[in-house]
Amino acid sequence: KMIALAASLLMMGAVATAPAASAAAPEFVAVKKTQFTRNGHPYYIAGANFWYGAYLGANDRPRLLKELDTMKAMGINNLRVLAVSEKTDMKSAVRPATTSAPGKYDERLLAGMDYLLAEMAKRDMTAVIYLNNFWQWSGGMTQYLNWFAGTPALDPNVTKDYETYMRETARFYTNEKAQAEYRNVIRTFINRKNTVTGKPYAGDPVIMSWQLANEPRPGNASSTPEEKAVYVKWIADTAAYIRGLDRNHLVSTGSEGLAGSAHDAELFEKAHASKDVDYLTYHLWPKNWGWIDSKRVDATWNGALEKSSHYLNVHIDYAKKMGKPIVLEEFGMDRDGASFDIKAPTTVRDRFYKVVFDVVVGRAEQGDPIAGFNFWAWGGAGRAANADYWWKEGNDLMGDPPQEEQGLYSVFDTDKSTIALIRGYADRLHALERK
Ligand SMILES: O=C1NC[C@H](CO)[C@@H](O)[C@@H]1O
Repeated sequence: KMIALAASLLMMGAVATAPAASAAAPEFVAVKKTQFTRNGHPYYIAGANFWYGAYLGANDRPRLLKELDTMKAMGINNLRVLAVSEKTDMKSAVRPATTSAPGKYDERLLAGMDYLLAEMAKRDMTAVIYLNNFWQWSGGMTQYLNWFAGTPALDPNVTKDYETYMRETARFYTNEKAQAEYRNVIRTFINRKNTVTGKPYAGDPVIMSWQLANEPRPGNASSTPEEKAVYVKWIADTAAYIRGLDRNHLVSTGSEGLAGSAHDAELFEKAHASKDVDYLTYHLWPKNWGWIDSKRVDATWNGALEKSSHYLNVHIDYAKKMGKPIVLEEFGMDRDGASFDIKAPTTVRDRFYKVVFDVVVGRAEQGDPIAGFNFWAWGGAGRAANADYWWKEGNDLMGDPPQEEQGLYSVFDTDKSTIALIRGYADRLHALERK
């Protein structure tokens, strides 16, 4: 009888629906049309790349707290961090690694992520966590193939052959044993309970998005239609797998945009069409892509500016067409004269950052689907230890991973002009959240 009565009350609409989430507990970042929302407001990303955040959470907590406070003071509200690294023989990879062998995870480094997330939550920051790496500096997909296909982990810093590296690394997507271990890592993270806060990761709003990998590519620039189809399927299957484990958090790919999609716009759109991919990502690297020569800025700046402006805008137009938000989650420029020296000026970097921010923040203010940025990358108090600027185990970690000179793209805590630039534009994005 009670059931019948309840049903009739429900039918009559007399029963109140569940109360809205309380304002006190932060809500999960969600997507509403082409915007992020959080706590009932639009949400914008004024973010940093901080790949080594969990490493500091395990090995240098005093420095971590200082870095988080400095970034918070700059208006940074989001950090893009590496989840795991894989043990490898490759010289240019970070050590120690989280995964020493398939299924063997270093609990201390996993607890480093717990601490990082706990401290980020205290500062009302959110995390984008990437679960693998197309590149070699954390072991990544090439190391999975070394484990399961027996092929050598190819370090492009040694082979100097990126085309072969990219074509071979894309075999990861179809190697069943590698995919099984990758899903073990995904499940280990998503089902983990934070040992600092006691919160299950899957129920913690400090996490904004699970990201399939850092810069996953379909292969190299001459990827075949078959390789492109494999890539699209891997994204859709993995995103669906994550969604099946965790319906609270967003899912993203970590794509660079066209540069990471064999310059094939149709591929970029297909790769992000899955209903389980909640927003688009893109990255902008004028120096890496040969658009600017840092030793001949006068001769190459205009060409780089033209290409960068187009790249910045065309991806926002793709997002508009696809009806999903997009985040520029990586961009960077080296120090003047291609110097790695922390004392070198950052005139060109600051000029480039301003170009990026004027497009990203300007179009966000116009209501376009660009949801913000993460600059690459926060170096903070980290300092290069060696005269040749290469990283060795035990040296400070900083924005530049071990495959690059320590000081290449890092923004240090002494880079006052760049920090001021970031803070000014972060404030403009946060002003949009109050609407
Ligand atoms: O994800 C990345 N994108 C570009 C960075 C700087 O070259 C690089 O360090 C990293 O692999």
